[in-house]
Amino acid sequence: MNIALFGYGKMGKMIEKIALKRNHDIVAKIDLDATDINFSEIDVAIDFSMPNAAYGNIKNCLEHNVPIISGTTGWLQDYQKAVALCEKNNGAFIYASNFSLGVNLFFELNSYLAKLMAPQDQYRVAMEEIHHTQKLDAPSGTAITLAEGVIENTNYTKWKLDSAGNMEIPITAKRIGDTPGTHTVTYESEVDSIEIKHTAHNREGFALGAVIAAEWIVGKTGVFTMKDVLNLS
Ligand SMILES: NC(=O)C1=CN([C@@H]2O[C@H](COP(=O)(O)OP(=O)(O)OC[C@H]3O[C@@H](n4cnc5c(N)ncnc54)[C@H](OP(=O)(O)O)[C@@H]3O)[C@@H](O)[C@H]2O)C=CC1
Ligand SMILES: O=C(O)C1=N[C@H](C(=O)O)C[C@H](O)C1
Repeated sequence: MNIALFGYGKMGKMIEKIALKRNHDIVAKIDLDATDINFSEIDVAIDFSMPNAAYGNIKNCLEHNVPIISGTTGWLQDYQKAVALCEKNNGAFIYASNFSLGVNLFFELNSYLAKLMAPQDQYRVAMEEIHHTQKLDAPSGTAITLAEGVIENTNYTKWKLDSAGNMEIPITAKRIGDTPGTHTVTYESEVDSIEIKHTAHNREGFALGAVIAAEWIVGKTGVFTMKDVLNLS
């Protein structure tokens, strides 16, 4: 498969390594607003760029009929526009806040736990995410997806960074060293705590998931999620 990488930073480089091992070719590495991209040679594009660049990259690919996988976080105010554009162009598009198998299993566990906790109003939920100091957005996309999983299954209504009001989920974002990504969901009562935690040891899981999603989407049309790719529930 001929893959184009939009964003050739920490993730772009890790994806290149894994894609080459899986016998794919990297035909473009795009780090800025490039104008001379040869879309006709690209089978699928993978975007791990920056919050202010992701939507433009996705739009460019969809308008050139190139399937696009995006893992960039912090651009979700434009997500519905990307969905509409994909449908209009009969294209193919996946966004995931986290492409690792482990975190996608963790999302399922989080939803299941939220369902169990919904009637237990002696517990209050809180979330913490820890990432490296170069991360631009907070809270992480993964923490937002976890909060959405709780909101869908309980009476919580929204999430907030740091402090939160009644029926709001507080998310604490910490930036420490080179941390690849650690997410904790805690339910706390007067007498005990219940905690679930996912710790990424490196970026390989994110990158492998993105390449698997790219392999999966070629030949399909529509807007998909990692649940579709991994065949989860
Ligand atoms: N969904 C997931 O599983 C994961 C998501 N992420 C997300 O992926 C994104 C990238 O992460 P990471 O690789 O660590 O970040 P980096 O900062 O290491 O890399 C981002 C790259 O994007 C480049 N860039 C800037 N503008 C554009 C543009 N217009 N088009 C294409 N590329 C551009 C930057 O180039 P330059 O340096 O020259 O500005 C840089 O090389 C972040 O949003 C992060 O949150 C990260 C890990 C997993
Ligand atoms: O910026 C990162 O590094 C990561 N970003 C994603 C997020 O915002 O959730 C996924 C992962 O945690 C690493």
